[in-house]
Amino acid sequence: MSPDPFGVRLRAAMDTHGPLCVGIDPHAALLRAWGLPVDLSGLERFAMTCVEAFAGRVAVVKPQSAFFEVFGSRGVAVLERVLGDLRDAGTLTILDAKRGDIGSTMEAYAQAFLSDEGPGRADALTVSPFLGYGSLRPALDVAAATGRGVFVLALTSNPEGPQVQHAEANGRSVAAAVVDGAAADNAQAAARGELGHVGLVVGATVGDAVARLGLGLAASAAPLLAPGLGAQGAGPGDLRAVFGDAVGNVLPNVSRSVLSAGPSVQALAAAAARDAESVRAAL
Ligand SMILES: O=c1ccn([C@@H]2O[C@H](COP(=O)(O)O)[C@@H](O)[C@H]2O)c(=O)[nH]1
Repeated sequence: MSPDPFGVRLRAAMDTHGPLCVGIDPHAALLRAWGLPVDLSGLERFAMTCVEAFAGRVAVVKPQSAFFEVFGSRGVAVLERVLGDLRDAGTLTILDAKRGDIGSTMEAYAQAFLSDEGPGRADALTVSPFLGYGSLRPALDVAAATGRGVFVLALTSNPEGPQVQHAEANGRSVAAAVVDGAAADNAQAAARGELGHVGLVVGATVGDAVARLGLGLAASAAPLLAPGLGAQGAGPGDLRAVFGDAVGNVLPNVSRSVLSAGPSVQALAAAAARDAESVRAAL
């Protein structure tokens, strides 16, 4: 039996747990703050504590690949265990690895992270469109076929993003062209009134850029992963102004601000529950 499409599974998880994605970002500073060594054993303890705290309690968990890769192949093995344990618990995952390459190489990334056999498979993968939206086609197609999703960088939360993402070609900003691509791929889901399998990353820190660039976020039916809350300065109160009529499709992400509540499992779970409630109230 084929799985429900990613957008349907994501909407159900957001309705059940509140629209919040919690990151697993094992920064060296957080390992130290938790009293853990900055080595493979510390990484493993940190990551498994997060799994215990968040599995079954939040809509989505987003491991940040970089903090596992920094420990080499054994760090990547910990990441694969995190993804497997969350999958077994029925908690959706977004692997934040921001892959992007020419189409023939993208095919291998799609098999690694979005196929049913992929060792690093997650429910969704972050991807970079700056080799051209069309270069992502293998990932978009494998995701659609396996009931998984992708989140394409559109307006990132960092201050350097506008230099590239606001730039115009043929009277359209780069970000608007990315949104147009997602809207075309999500057209069938949009017609059914569902979220599509092609999400977008739009930072909660981008101010009035969504309105100023005329991005048709609501019409794109794209789930909108919104990093930038907490450590990067945005708050739940910013979401309505940033996202306007697309606010119902927003999945805010918090990483450091929740993780700093550790190492107690109960304190981590309580911090995530508090943030889920604040964003639910704000949206
Ligand atoms: O535009 C983007 C895209 C991705 N991220 C990632 O989200 C988290 C944010 O962590 P905080 O600790 O809540 O700041 C992190 O993994 C980033 O790599 C982003 O911040 N902005």
